[in-house]
Amino acid sequence: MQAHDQTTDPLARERGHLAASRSALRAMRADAEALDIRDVTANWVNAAVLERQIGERVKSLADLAHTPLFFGRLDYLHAPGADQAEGAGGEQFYIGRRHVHDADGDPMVIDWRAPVSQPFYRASKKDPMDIALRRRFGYTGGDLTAYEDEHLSDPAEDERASKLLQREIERPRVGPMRDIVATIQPEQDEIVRGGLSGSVCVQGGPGTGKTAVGLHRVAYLLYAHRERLARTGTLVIGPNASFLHYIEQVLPALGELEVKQATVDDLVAHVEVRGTDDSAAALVKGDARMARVLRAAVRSHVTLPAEPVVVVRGSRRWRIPAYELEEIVSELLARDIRYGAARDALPQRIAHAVLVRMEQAGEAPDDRVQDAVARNAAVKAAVKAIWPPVDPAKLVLRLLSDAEFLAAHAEGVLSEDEQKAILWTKPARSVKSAKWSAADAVLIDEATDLVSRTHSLGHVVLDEAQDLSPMQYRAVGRRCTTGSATVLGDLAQGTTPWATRSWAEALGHLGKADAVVEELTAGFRVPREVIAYASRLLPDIAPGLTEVASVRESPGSLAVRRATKRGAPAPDAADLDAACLEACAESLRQEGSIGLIAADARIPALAKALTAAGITYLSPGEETTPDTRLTLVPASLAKGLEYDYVVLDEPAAVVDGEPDERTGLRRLYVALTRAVSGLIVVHSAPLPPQLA
Ligand SMILES: Nc1ncnc2c1ncn2[C@@H]1O[C@H](COP(=O)(O)OP(=O)(O)OP(=O)(O)O)[C@@H](O)[C@H]1O
Repeated sequence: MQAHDQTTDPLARERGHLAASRSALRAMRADAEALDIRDVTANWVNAAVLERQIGERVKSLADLAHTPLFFGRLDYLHAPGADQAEGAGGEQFYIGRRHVHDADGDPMVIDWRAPVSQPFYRASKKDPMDIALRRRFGYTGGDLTAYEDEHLSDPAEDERASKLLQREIERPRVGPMRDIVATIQPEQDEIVRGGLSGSVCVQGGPGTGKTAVGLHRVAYLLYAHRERLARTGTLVIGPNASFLHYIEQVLPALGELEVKQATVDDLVAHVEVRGTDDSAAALVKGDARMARVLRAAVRSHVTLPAEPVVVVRGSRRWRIPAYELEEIVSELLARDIRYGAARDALPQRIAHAVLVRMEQAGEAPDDRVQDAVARNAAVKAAVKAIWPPVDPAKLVLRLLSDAEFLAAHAEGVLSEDEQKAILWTKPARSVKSAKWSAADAVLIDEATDLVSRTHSLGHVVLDEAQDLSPMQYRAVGRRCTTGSATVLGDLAQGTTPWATRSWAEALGHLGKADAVVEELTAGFRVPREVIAYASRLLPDIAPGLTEVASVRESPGSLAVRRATKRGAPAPDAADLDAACLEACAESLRQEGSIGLIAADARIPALAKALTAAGITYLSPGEETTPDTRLTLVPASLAKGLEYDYVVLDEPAAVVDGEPDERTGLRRLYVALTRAVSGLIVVHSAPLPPQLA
């Protein structure tokens, strides 16, 4: 390798800074590892907590060989104010994934989330934000090999597209999703750095970076509000386990190890789900009106008292007449607190009424007497009769099994047909033996919350939100009542019968009607030709939505092939399989991951064909390796995922796999928009007219 002169060659100087930063990071790690906690901790609990914290700090200080320590540099015209710099004096800053300082505590790398880093993402020629120079670094493997400068405050320099940015976007995808911290775009950054107090909803077409933005937003919020969120917690919600697996590396790569991830089904797993609903039943069960039915059913357990309560203490009897008990109960009902909280409050209310009588009789009872009265057997018995405990699962079981009970609470809320649709044909005998569906579990969750308040987190990110039912939105909403939410979705990709029609409505169900709706329209995944082809479906699946403007040219990225033997009038199934295999083999000659996407019903046949041809393949969520780069993807699991090359099998079958045409076309739209570099569509049946 040619020796670089550290003083005159800028690249050599930057490499010098990289080497120095790395050794500073090593020193920080060594310091953390060497911390002796024996003297500072008073007991073993403190020691265990501290040890865990130190362990995490050591982990977060790991120098990952393939993630560059810094990716940018900002030279300010003037030293930024103290509020901006957060202790980082000076005018030149290296921007990276984490903060690194030298032995004197002077910063060598600034965290990308610090205020002083913000111009790296937002500054432009139009608004240079006091930046003289923005430098982006290019890496090959772990080596710093290139840089690119923008003199933002120099009027003579033209604005031009960044080649490094282009290169980053076009890098082949292998393995799980990675962070985009070096190339967050200004409109994305505005969402990432939005305040913690407000909720935001992002509508964006395929590949506009919604998932990436949501994950970086969590990382940002954890940085800016570390203490508060450490206490209250953060959660990322995704559509299924394979999707969560695909995104699970991003936050750890950004140094955030504590964020929980779950599907909506995980959140409401009060019972074992073993059953399914037909779509008529699922539609009603997911409708927000079910919340009213459940509320009425829960509250119906309260019986207004007909008998007085008589408390005997020593030689005296204290009598609270029925009408006074009724006043107490009515007041509790009107206060609209949780059923369980009111039940807990009732004994004290009755005891209070007894105490008032004692005082009127000249006694001077204190709090202990009130507590004792509240625990008195007569009071307990009255509470049990008036306000009995409610088991949420048993309540839902009864609603779905007992037509009369359902009718009593759904009267005027659900039509007779709707009630019939959700009643079980074979009533279940117990919570354990019932064949609960996913929608039932959500109902139980709603009932659980009516009985006692659900714990609220500090921030929730909800991805692929467009597929949630109103009742599911409510379930997510009660997990952030005192926190905020980031809702990500695309109305055109909604494939459930209850898919979101408008964000305003969905945000209402979530309890975040005041959330700001933002739109992302620049596409970072799908090449221009491919997105244009897929967008032909938009007028039918989501009229009025803006077509994604791809930043990726990739000419020749789309091929549409009819599977047919030369000379044969019409192709058969074997031809289709053969054409798919050929397209897969062709894609495998390229670098990167390959997804063979097909209607769910076609998966077994294709699996067999792949095996017969000796091509190994993975299921969604399994990590690609250099040896096995092909994933066989059922269309129903394709959402949110991406592959460098996609082979799409028989579009007509994808459409036919859904109960109605619009949902079918939406499923097809999802499948058509998974490719980063190339898409080959293979068909034997005629294509949907929009694509023909
Ligand atoms: N600013 C960026 N710089 C580099 N890559 C980006 C940027 N924004 C997004 N990407 C990349 O584009 C791809 C698509 O991003 P992402 O999956 O977040 O999109 P999405 O809007 O959630 O898509 P979908 O609607 O299909 O789920 C990912 O590979 C992501 O890393």
